[in-house]
Amino acid sequence: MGKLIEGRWLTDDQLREWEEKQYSEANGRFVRGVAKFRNWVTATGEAGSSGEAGFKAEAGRYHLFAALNCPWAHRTLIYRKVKGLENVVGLSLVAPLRTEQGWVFDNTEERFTDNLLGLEAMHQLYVKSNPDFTGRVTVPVLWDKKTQTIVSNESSEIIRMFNSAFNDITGDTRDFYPEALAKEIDDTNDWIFNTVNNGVYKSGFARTQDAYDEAVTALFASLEEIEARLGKQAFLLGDAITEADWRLLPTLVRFDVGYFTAFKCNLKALRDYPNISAYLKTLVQQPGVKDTIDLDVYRRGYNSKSPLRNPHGIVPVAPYVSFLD
Ligand SMILES: N[C@@H](CCC(=O)N[C@@H](CS)C(=O)NCC(=O)O)C(=O)O
Repeated sequence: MGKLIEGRWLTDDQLREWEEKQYSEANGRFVRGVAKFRNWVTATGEAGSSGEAGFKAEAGRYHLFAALNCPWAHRTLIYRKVKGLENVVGLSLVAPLRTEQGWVFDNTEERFTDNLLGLEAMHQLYVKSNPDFTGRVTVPVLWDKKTQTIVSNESSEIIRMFNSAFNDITGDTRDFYPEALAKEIDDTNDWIFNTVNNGVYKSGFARTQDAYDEAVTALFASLEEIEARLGKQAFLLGDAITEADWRLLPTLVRFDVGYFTAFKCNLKALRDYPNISAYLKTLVQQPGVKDTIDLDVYRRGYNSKSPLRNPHGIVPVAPYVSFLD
């Protein structure tokens, strides 16, 4: 994967010692880092709940950098569709496999080219924004063309911006984070993030049996809870789609083709849960959402060659999933 250290790209080999120390300090648990660019685009250009002011919502000013396989980036791709932002916020997609240079535009397909800045790798964008940047080079990134800086590299905040900041421009006032449900959405997001969205990674990246057991047990306990909840109501928080549903979708669509095999999340397949399966189908059928899903990319991506998890790079067959029918 590699990482930027004071603006210089270091490959995995150069980082190995640093990474082993992190794992050993956490007793073999996978610990996710925290995003570093935390500004907010707002309707008026005032500062949001963190970061600097000056990022006013304007058509054509912002550009999203994303990867099709990344579940966090997937949230932002969904919001760009369901909030009618396709003609307002531009998009560049990196190739869906990380290389020694991290995320790159490899031009293997027309869609994996950066037509905005002609970048070869995402780390170039981070250095453009901050020449001394130290940290992980992650997607998604929301880029400001006007100031040539990264507004945010935190998906949970980018989707909140997309939910409301551009409403005057698009005329789309659908609200997936209504004030009255904010607390409930935040609480739901918390346990779903910890045990499901990130739970699959905690299972797949665990380096001790205990760390894996702990993560996989919590993951399936949450899926059972979600299954029961969806037996009583259409969506996680009642009869309308909220942010909590959009945040769960990326993990669900990757489950049977990726996490089940590659991350050993295999107590049950997602298709063994009838309520979750029906719910997923409803979400996927919302206008535009299907276009953000690429099962083949997930299957090849999660099961790609990895010295630790899949040394021979054998990709399992595609299981049948019904939510795209
Ligand atoms: N906090 C970030 C996390 C994003 C993230 O971890 N993205 C992964 C891809 S799924 C990434 O780019 N990883 C690169 C790396 O860790 O070096 C968000 O939710 O936006």
